[in-house]
This record gives sequence, C-alpha cells and structure tokens, in this order.
Amino acid sequence: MSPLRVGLAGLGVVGGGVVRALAERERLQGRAGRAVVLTAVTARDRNKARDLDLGNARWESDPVALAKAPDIDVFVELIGGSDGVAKDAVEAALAAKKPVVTANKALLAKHGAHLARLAESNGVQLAYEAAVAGGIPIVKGLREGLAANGVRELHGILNGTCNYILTAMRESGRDFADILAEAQALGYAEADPSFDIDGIDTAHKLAVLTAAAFGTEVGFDHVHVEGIRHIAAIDIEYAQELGFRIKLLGIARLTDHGIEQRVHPCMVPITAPIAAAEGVFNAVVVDGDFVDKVLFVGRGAGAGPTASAVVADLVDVARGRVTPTFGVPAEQLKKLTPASIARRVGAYYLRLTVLDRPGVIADVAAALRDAGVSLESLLQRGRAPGEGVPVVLTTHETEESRMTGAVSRIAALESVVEPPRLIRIEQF
Ligand SMILES: NC(=O)c1ccc[n+]([C@@H]2O[C@H](COP(=O)([O-])OP(=O)(O)OC[C@H]3O[C@@H](n4cnc5c(N)ncnc54)[C@H](O)[C@@H]3O)[C@@H](O)[C@H]2O)c1
Ligand SMILES: N[C@@H](CCO)C(=O)O
Ligand code: NA
Repeated sequence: MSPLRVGLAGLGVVGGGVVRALAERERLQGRAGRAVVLTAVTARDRNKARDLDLGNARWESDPVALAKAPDIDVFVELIGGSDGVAKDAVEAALAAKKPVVTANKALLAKHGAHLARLAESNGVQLAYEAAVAGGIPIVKGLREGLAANGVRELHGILNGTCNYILTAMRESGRDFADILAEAQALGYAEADPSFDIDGIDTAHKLAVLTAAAFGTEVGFDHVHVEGIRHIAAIDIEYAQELGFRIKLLGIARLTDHGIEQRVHPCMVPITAPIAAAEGVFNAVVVDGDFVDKVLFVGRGAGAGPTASAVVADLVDVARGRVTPTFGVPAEQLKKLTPASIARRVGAYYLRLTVLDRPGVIADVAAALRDAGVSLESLLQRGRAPGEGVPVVLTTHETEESRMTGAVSRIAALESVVEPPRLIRIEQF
C-alpha cells in the first residue's frame, strides 16, 4: 500500500514530539498497515535551532498552502489558537478532502460543530485525541469503547498545569507563581498561561468532551468557568484537614433541566478515584448507563503524551477509519440545553475572615438559616481579639442559588473583612 504522507504544521512542544514519534517507522508500519512518512513541515521560523531530525521533509512557508498541497495525504495542525492561521489551514485541508489531526482544543471548542460538518460533508476524518486530556485515549474511549452507553455524567482533571500547581502547593507549601514558572518550563502550559489557571483550557476540553459524550453541539459559551487564582495555601490546608483534595474539575452532567457544564475548583474526598491523579496527570471519570463508572488516568500534557495521541490518530487515518467527529453525524447533533449553575445541588466549603468579636458567628449562621442552608461543620482556629481570623464552615447539600444568596449577605457584614471564599464540594 502507498505510504501515508504527512504534512505537519507547528514544530513546537507537540510538533517536536510528533516528529520523534514518527521516527519509530517499523512500529508504525505494522500498526498502520502502511508506512507513515513525514513529507512536509511548516513553522513560523525556519531557522530556529530545534534539535529535530526532519529527514527529507520539504519546508513549506505557509500552513494553508501546506494544508492543500498535492503531495500530502493528511494535515496535522499543531499551531494552536481558535482562529487565524490554524483555523484557515484546517478548513483548507478539509475542503481539499484531506483528513486533519489536531491537538487544538481552543479551535474545536469554538468551531467544533462547523468543522465537524465540513469534515463529514467532505467524507474525511477530523481527529482530535490529543486535544483532550493529551495522551489519555478519552475520545476513542467515548466514541468507540463506550459507544453502547448513554452517558449520565463525566468529570475530569483536564489541565495538567493546574493539577501540577495544586499538587505542588500542597506538597511544598511553595508559592503559586514559582510553581507556574516550573510548569511552563516543562512545556505543560499554554502560550498564554491565563488559559490554564483561569480554567479556560479546561472549559475548551470540557465543551469538546460534552459534545462527544452526549452527542450535542459544542457549547463552550455555556460552560460556567472559574480558575484557581483564588485558591490559597490555607484552603489547601483546611481541605486536607477535612479529608478533601482541591482539584480543578470540568464536570458535565445530564439533569432534568438540561446539561450542566462547569469548570471550577472542587473539594473531592481524598478517597475519590479522581483525587489520586496528582501532578501533571489528568483523569476522567465517565458514568455510562450500562458500564457504570470508568476511570481514565494518564499524562494530559507534554511532548511525549500529546504526540502519542496525535500519532494514534494518524494510524487511524492510515487504516482508513472514518468516525463522525462527535460520535454521531454532525447533522444529528442535538442542540445543547444548558442547565444554570444556580441550580447546582451540592455541599459547600466557605472560608471567611472575620473580626474576632462576639456575635459574628451568630450573624453568619443567621444568613445561612434564612437561606435554608444547613451547616455541617465549623472551624475557628486561634484567636486574635479585634483582628481578622479565619472561620471555615461546610454545609449540607443545598441549591447553589440559596448558597450564593447567603454568601452575599455574609460578605456585606461589617465584621467580615475579606471577600468570602466559596469552594464547591463534590462527593463522587
Ligand atoms: N504543550 C502541550 O502539552 C499540549 C498538549 C495538548 C495540546 N496542545 C495543543 O497543541 C498545540 C501546539 O501546542 P505547543 O505546546 O506545541 O505550542 P508551541 O508554542 O510549542 O508550538 C507552536 C508551533 O506553531 C508554530 N506557529 C505559530 N504560529 C505559526 C504560524 N502563523 N505559521 C506557522 N507556524 C506557526 C510555531 O512556530 C511553533 O512551531 C496547541 O493547540 C496546544 O493547545 C499542547
Ligand atoms: N496547557 C495544557 C496542555 C494540555 O492540553 C495543560 O496544562 O494541560
Ligand atoms: Na486524549
């Protein structure tokens, strides 16, 4: 069989990993049933020192020209960005009936439905295993391994940088900024690290996973997003004491009033399967109606794990597999009915900084009582008459709208001297 000729756009962290993985020629030939050959490449700067063996691959200066070049059979997009050249090149490849492999979750989160229609109307594959949870085969897991199931819920640690930061903060007590710099140096972070720490990258991945899991159109704009900037060392300590870990999770759940999609820091029991994924590891739990719960764990970022997923998609393309992008044909994707975060039901952790004087706790308790929120525990450490001291409480399950109502009343109390910190507790 003729070789699969690969056109690769982007020679950064992931592109470099892909070049190295493609060097395993014999292994890939066996698995793909034909040779997979790096035929042409492009990146922004041809003269940059890269320490990569590009073999006989020809250099192309323009990604869009590469995408439709007659000498390539598949286009691999590893540039990044939801718009601009990455989108133009992917569209050009699909319109030219060339399959596309991409790691670009920002692109899929914003234009997934449109690109799925374009791919399917041209009869070619749009493969994106690397875009969600890097090396974990979650897209294949959902579309193939779990195809018999109706998915009820999924939750995941989908950003290696945040998990790395939260883990390192807990283990070392070190500073947020210091640890972020380390994650960037290791090639985990996005070009703009605020995408990682503000939860946007997790939301991109969640939106894509939701479409693949529930057969809905990608609805990034309906994801409720909060990041980890406000997580303080003291919250990590309290979490530990209460038997929790703090994780930034993406959660998608089918409710009777629509699909919840939310990204925010969560306290999860130390014994929950998801809590065991530490450092740069990602993890996803999928709850299906026949299979029950399945846990996927692995590395979600970095050159090797991400290249592993890109090359697996190339093997699928070489084998001629064509699966609808989000599991069902694009024109059958359901319209997503978003469920409001205000209707989330669960427990809460609330940390207040209050003046150490009589009556403060009574005022806080009254606000919760009036909102119909039941307290589970209350901790006050140390004393400092007249000064701010931390008070931590946890609640029973309640609807979020009740909790936010009580918290705004509490925030307005004169004796509450810093903004309250609310973290949702998830009992998986
Ligand atoms: N780094 C990771 O761990 C990881 C994991 C999963 C997915 N991703 C995704 O993979 C993609 C690439 O990420 P990365 O970390 O390798 O980025 P990177 O910044 O290391 O590499 C980007 C590459 O794109 C090239 N590029 C940028 N603009 C270009 C242009 N206009 N024309 C041609 N080439 C251009 C750059 O020269 C560079 O070679 C992104 O979509 C990212 O979100 C990254
Ligand atoms: N910045 C992302 C890369 C993988 O998509 C992360 O930290 O997980
Ligand atoms: Na993946």
